[in-house]
Amino acid sequence: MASEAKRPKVDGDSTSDGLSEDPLQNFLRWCKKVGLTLSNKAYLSKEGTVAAYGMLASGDIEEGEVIFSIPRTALLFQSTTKVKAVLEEGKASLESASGWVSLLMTLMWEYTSPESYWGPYLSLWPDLKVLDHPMFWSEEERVRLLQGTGIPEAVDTDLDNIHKEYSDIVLPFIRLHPDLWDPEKHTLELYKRLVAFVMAYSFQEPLLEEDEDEKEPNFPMMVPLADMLNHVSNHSAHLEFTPDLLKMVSVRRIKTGEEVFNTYGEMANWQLLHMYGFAEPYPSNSNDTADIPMSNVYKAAVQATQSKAEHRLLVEKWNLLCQMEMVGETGAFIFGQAGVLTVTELYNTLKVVCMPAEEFEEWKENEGWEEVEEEDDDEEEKMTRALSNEAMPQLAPGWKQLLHGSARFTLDSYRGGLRADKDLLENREAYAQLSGRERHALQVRYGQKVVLNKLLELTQP
Ligand SMILES: C[S@@+](CC[C@H](N)C(=O)[O-])C[C@H]1O[C@@H](n2cnc3c(N)ncnc32)[C@H](O)[C@@H]1O
Repeated sequence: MASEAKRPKVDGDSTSDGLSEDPLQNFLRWCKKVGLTLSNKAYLSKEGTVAAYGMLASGDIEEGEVIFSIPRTALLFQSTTKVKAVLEEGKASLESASGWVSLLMTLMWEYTSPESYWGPYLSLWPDLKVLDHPMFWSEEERVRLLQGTGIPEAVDTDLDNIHKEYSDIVLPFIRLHPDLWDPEKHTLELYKRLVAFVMAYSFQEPLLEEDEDEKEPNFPMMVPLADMLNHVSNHSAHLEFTPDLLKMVSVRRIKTGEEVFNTYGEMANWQLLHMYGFAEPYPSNSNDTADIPMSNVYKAAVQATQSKAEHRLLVEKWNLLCQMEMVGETGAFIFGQAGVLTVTELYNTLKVVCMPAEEFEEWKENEGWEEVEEEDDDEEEKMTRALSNEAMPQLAPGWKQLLHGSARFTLDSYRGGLRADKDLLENREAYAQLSGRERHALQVRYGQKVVLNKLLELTQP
């Protein structure tokens, strides 16, 4: 697993030996000092967990119990670091599309500074060199193992943004402050590693409903202890934010000896692999999805046209859907285990693409896009029901044909590279011979194939 190497070996029990050179004990002492409180029914361990450090229950934990709490003063981000004044002063020049630069400058300084207040916390971090997100795989491996999953494209975008952010924002800022940062030490490579680390270890405070309109940027931050918990979709705890502190609260009963699992969000396996470097083994991820690129729906629609006039009409319809931002060049329709998740987009796309020419003319004249925007809850519910797996076989033949063709195009794009079939997944010997990367890729691809094959079956002409 990504976080295995370089961490010193420690016994499972956090109260075992108390040696001052033991990073876990140092960290736990630091936690006490900064006001972090941990229930005596839970402890950190590397044994009995799914990946490196994790938290285990040493007593039965009831639903709704606070397992630990962290005062806001112990969070690490741009407003709590020693270099906060410099970051505050240069705030405008550190703005970026990702909104992550200030936190990354904070981490570059704290991570390489022997005097960091967060030292005992930082010493528990994994060696950044062993992070194994797909962004560190070779391009050839990404294409061979992950083609069709959406990950290679997401990684290409990340790498472009990281390079640009580093050269346009970070490096000029470093050069302005040679007393704090050094381009020889705070390199692009370190920056990239820290981006991957922030992806996998940071937290973002959920916006309150009343703040949603204010467009206040919502920055990631580092939350000691909370970031030691592993994730599964069937999680047993979650992080709650209050004005003074953050609390890890159990969401169901956790029995003695069980690992306490946090949730990183409702994450499909491809998102887990992209952001965290792992995937849940099939079929345990109830949040798993498969994406059908919108361009594949267009391709399937083109394939179904039977004359030049039909093709021209389709182009006009698609352009209009693009203008309405119902579809986009890089967008995707998302399918979960019970049906489509991007209901409004898919419903309206199928409706418009399959409309006869006269109806389309009328729809345009009635400014169909306004109609779409004004859709009420009832309508939304109707669409959701119409596109659920149960209703799929009853769809109009044109809609079914379009969905069928789109799923087929998507499955075709998976060809080549790693086999993603049940035999490989269930054959212990063959599975054991795969590398960690191949296993993760297999879990992602197989889960997606199941969803797409189901869609093919349900839309069988
Ligand atoms: C927030 S950290 C959790 C602490 C981590 N186990 C450690 O020791 O540093 C997130 C990382 O833990 C690992 N992880 C979390 N949940 C996992 C799971 N269910 N299976 C495998 N690895 C997992 C992944 O490497 C992920 O990037």
